[in-house]
Amino acid sequence: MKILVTGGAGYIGSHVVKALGEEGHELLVYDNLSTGHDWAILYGKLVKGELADSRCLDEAFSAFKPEAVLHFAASIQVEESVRKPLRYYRNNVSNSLNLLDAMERHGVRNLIYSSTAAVYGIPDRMPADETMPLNPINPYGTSKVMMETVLRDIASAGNFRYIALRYFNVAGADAQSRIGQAYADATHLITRALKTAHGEYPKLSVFGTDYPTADGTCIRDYIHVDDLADAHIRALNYLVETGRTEIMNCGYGHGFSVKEVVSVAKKVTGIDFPVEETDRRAGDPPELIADSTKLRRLTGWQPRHDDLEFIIQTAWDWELKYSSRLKANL
Ligand SMILES: NC(=O)c1ccc[n+]([C@@H]2O[C@H](COP(=O)([O-])OP(=O)(O)OC[C@H]3O[C@@H](n4cnc5c(N)ncnc54)[C@H](O)[C@@H]3O)[C@@H](O)[C@H]2O)c1
Ligand SMILES: O=c1ccn([C@@H]2O[C@H](COP(=O)(O)OP(=O)(O)O[C@H]3O[C@H](CO)[C@@H](O)[C@H](O)[C@H]3O)[C@@H](O)[C@H]2O)c(=O)[nH]1
Repeated sequence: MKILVTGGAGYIGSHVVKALGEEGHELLVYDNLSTGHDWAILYGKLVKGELADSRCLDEAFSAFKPEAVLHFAASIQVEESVRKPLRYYRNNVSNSLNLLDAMERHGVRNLIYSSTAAVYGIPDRMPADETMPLNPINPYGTSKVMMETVLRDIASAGNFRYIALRYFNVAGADAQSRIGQAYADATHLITRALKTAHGEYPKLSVFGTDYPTADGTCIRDYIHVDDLADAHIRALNYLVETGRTEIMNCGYGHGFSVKEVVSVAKKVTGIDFPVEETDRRAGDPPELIADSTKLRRLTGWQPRHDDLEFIIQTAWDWELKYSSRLKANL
């Protein structure tokens, strides 16, 4: 298929581009490189473009004529969204509407949308399944609920179908260390812990030790980015074969606390890096664990890397390779 991938130069998008490329699809990445990198695109071509720029979108759609769109481009940090909500509504809602307008103008009716566990807020039951109420507790999660609502309504109006994948916490890197998380300032727990082990930060903060969990720290369901990429391939096949709109959780169904992640990171790296316990970070729910029965049942998805040590090992291998590459370029 000819597939346009917004945000394909970013962390998750680049791993999905890798998986789609390996399957032989023809790819066009549309990315403004605000947090992504051109070197991360292992297959297909890049248009360096901004979602807010309808003319640039039109040119890309006219020239490439995609049959489907995978939409990763967004602003993604929970805590930043609490401080800068407008930025999140602008990029995740307004700019996504621009993309949907372009899809409509060019008659493209298949979409895979990157949603998130943050739509659930603080679920009253765990693991969370797709039928649970959406009560986001931060603007990032709200922006994704808003887009899910828009998608529901345009699919109901006809001639458009989509699959919204609600990712839980995505982690790890390409097994060959060609791509991985590469931000100027890391905020995700695993990357931040590994960069601390590597000496890039003096210590790792554990945000909150008074949550209602066994050790008082937040619990998340960490899914390896290549398992998530496989979920996209399967979801796209499902969408094209059945034409059915669906929403599916992506996670393993069990979680680890911040303290557990820190301890595995110390084991994998062999470095006893400094850790300090601090106040809670704004916008964090205590626990998020996926019920991904639906994804497994409808698409046949089976995780291959459900092992926190393996996830952190691939992230560590990537971290070492990426930082030495950065040093070599200096
Ligand atoms: N990382 C996670 O744990 C996680 C969890 C749940 C959902 N998600 C969702 O997955 C998607 C991808 O996240 P990621 O972790 O790969 O983030 P990322 O920042 O690495 O990737 C986002 C990409 O989109 C591009 N981009 C951003 N705004 C753009 C714009 N206006 N125009 C063009 N390009 C733009 C960036 O340059 C980047 O390449 C996002 O929609 C995010 O909300 C991520
Ligand atoms: O230096 C740090 C960084 C994080 N944490 C904690 O670790 C947990 C995980 O945080 P992080 O890795 O930043 O991920 P989340 O805030 O859970 O958000 C991620 O996972 C969500 C889905 O659950 C996605 O929607 C978001 O885009 C993605 O950033 C949270 O309890 C944080 O408070 C720390 O204690 N110290």
